[in-house]
Amino acid sequence: MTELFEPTDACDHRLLQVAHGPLAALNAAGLLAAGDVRTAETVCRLGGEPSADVALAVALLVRAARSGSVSVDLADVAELLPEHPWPEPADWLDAVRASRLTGVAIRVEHDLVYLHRYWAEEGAVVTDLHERLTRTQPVVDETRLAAALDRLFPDTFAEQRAAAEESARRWTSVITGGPGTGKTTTLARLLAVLADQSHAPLRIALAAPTGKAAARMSQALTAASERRDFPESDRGAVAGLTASTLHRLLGTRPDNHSRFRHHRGNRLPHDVVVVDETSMVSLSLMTRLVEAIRPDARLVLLGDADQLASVEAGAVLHDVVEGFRGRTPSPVTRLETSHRFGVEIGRLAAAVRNGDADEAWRLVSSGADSIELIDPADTARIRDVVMPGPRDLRAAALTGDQERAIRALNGHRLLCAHREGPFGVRAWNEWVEQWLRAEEGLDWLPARYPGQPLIQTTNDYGLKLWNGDTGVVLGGEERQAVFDDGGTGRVLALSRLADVETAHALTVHRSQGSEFGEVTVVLPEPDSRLLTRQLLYTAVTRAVDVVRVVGTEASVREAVRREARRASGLAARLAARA
Ligand SMILES: Nc1ncnc2c1ncn2[C@@H]1O[C@H](COP(=O)(O)OP(=O)(O)OP(=O)(O)O)[C@@H](O)[C@H]1O
Repeated sequence: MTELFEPTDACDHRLLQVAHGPLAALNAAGLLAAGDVRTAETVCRLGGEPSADVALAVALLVRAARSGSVSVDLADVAELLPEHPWPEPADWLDAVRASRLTGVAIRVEHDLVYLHRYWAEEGAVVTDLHERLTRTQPVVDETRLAAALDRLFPDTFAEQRAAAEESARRWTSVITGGPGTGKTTTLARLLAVLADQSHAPLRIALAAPTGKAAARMSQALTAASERRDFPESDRGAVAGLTASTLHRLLGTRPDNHSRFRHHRGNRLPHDVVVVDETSMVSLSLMTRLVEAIRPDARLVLLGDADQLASVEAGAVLHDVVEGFRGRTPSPVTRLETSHRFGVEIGRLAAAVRNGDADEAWRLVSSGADSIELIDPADTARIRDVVMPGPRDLRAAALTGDQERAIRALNGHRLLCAHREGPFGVRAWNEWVEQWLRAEEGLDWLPARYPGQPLIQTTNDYGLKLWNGDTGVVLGGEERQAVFDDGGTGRVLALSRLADVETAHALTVHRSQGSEFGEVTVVLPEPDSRLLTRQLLYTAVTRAVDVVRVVGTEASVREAVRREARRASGLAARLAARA
């Protein structure tokens, strides 16, 4: 696997322009970016640290944070570039331990090396969660609890009932499960159980890491409480609840991006705080959240621990699930049964999740109705499967049929690992537009054209349009687009849309939290750093009816084999406190 960058030319900003010193060789090899080297050199100079090996460790820490890890295991570093003459790991760790920087700028814990900030954040999460788990747990009215569970969880909801019961008994609980396993269903009914236990109206906060995930959480919760088998008498517990982003809940501050209005000295007023899509929450944000919750308020974390982790450093949900694995009783419950997609996609998702490459390959290549393997060289087949969606979008947009446009938008999506390159989003967007032009005999398409799918790339609080929201450009003189709002769509003038991109293809990262009738996932070459088990799992589980994999046997097997491991000591530190 390549973990190295490839300079575009001699002026690439990642290359040191004045290359000297022992770290220069690793910059030239594409392992350390210029910024990693300069930061390490500055830290060592300011801290009076002369050791080149310590400087190397600091540079690797800066690099690790860029790629999502909160710490570095010096014993694993040689894998990054086997031909490099690395220091002997035990001696290297001793040198770091003895460094003047250790205890100030860097830290060592469980044989992992950290930048001080991440070490402190990880420690704070461990301490806060440990305290929440070991203090006297909430008093439960057993008779009422049994009656509420019986009322809200009929026979076919046994798995979800067990999860809700565990949650009801604790200040902190984690409910993890793949798509459609009933996390929202459990939450809606759990909130009714908690309301039933409380003498006063509960103050409930619902939050998610992104605006789009928050909007989806609100819609899904309303839908779950409107199911016919949700007891009429319990609906009041959920009625009117809406979710916000975690940043909004904690209270953003104009003077500081990483601190919030609510913190240890000014806790949130809520009795219950629920976080959805927790896999996307970074370590820093989780630290700020856990410290801001009253010790006697409930915290419920929902999410799929097997999905891709946050864009920023940390893989908190995964680590919390791992860290509490051996604990009994455990605050973590896993929902296993999917109520959404077909048996085959469910089996494929499980094989990928479990790292069973033989079974995953067997299923991908089995010719099952809901799973198709496409040879990357078979452009004709790719075009056949990809183009019905864009054609449908264009026809709907040109006739002004907004509902059909939204349906088409969610009907199929092309997913890629990369943004750039032959397997990337940009290239595939261009392919689709080229095919559209060819079909319609057009020489060119304007920057905005009817049927063009759009994705919002920032949170626009004025328009109430969230990063990840999707829409379609409509035909007609008005120059408008309709955005998916979970209902019949919201129409907005194109002139108001500042931060949108074409979305025939999306990165798998961006597709998190969304689902489509059909998904075509383009796998990169086996040596791509982005080709991981979590990537394939996330892509496969976006599909409800059909998943198509454009790739080779080598890519499929490599994806399943390679776990996106983020170095972090959170799981070990939690387990050590258990
Ligand atoms: N026990 C059950 N029996 C039958 N249907 C169920 C059950 N639990 C959930 N469902 C249905 O399965 C679908 C998925 O449930 P839900 O939305 O709660 O899952 P989820 O885990 O929150 O999904 P995701 O996170 O992927 O949105 C919903 O249509 C829901 O009504």
